Amino acid sequence: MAELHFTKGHGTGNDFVLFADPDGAVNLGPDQIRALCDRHFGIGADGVIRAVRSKALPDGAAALAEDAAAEWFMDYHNSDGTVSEMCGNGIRVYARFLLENGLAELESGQTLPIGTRGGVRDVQRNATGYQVDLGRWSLDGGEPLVRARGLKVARPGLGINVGNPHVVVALSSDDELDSADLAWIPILDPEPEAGANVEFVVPGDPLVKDGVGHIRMRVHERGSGETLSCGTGAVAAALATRYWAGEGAPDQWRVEVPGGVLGVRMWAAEDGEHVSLSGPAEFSFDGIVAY
Ligand SMILES: N[C@@H](CCC[C@H](N)C(=O)O)C(=O)O
Repeated sequence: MAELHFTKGHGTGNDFVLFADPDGAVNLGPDQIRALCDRHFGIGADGVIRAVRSKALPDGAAALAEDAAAEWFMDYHNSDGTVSEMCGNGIRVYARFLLENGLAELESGQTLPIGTRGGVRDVQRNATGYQVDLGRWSLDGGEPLVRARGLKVARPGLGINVGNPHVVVALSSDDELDSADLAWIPILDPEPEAGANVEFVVPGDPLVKDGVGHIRMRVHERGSGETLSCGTGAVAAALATRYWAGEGAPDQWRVEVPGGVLGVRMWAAEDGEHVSLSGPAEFSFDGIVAY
């Protein structure tokens, strides 16, 4: 058995096992990922992030073609062993991991480009911790009907892609949000081929305060189940709520999740509207585990 030196980190309670494998020598299979993420028999996490050089893996070639400065690739795995294109909390924690391990540098005001399966994403430091530009987004995935255990009626969702797929569902009250049992996979009709992360959202009262939109959100993540937070989910929830609110809705949002608060901002870039996510990136402990 070999040893894996890891760091346990989280962004608003969305937790990850991170390890450095610069040359792509440690290829963990789904069973090993599940074992690391197991909260009873393993370290326990919502996902595993391998820090690997883009040039060391096939998926990294597209990242380097997009931006030659994307030296590092975020090889993200959900706790069930599947891979995802993107992780909004994960990439912020990953950036800090690279910086604090001396694998990358980030001067104040500069950006760190990171390769992902969803494209290259730029990370910056800001007042709340780390911010990532998730690039362009799209209304993608239609409006499937969503049923969740604990909710009396099925509701229409809104499909949004922010690098990975989401379906956002509006609920009417905090009580309704709290009564949803998200340990069970919500049923989508029709079911998206690649699955989806499903966010349930309640508007703040008032929805907009001092020009900032306020929402509360819970999530069932594809491949990880209910988590305390999902960064791309918070972004999708803010985008969906702005879409539903119509003209005049703000471009800045505060998203309250069970594990804390995330910030979302939409802004006009040369190639279309971009959306960014900001919030804390924390480390809990380091360790060594056999695999
Ligand atoms: N927690 C993440 C999203 C992780 C991937 C997701 N479960 C998927 O399969 O797309 C986030 O913070 O965005």
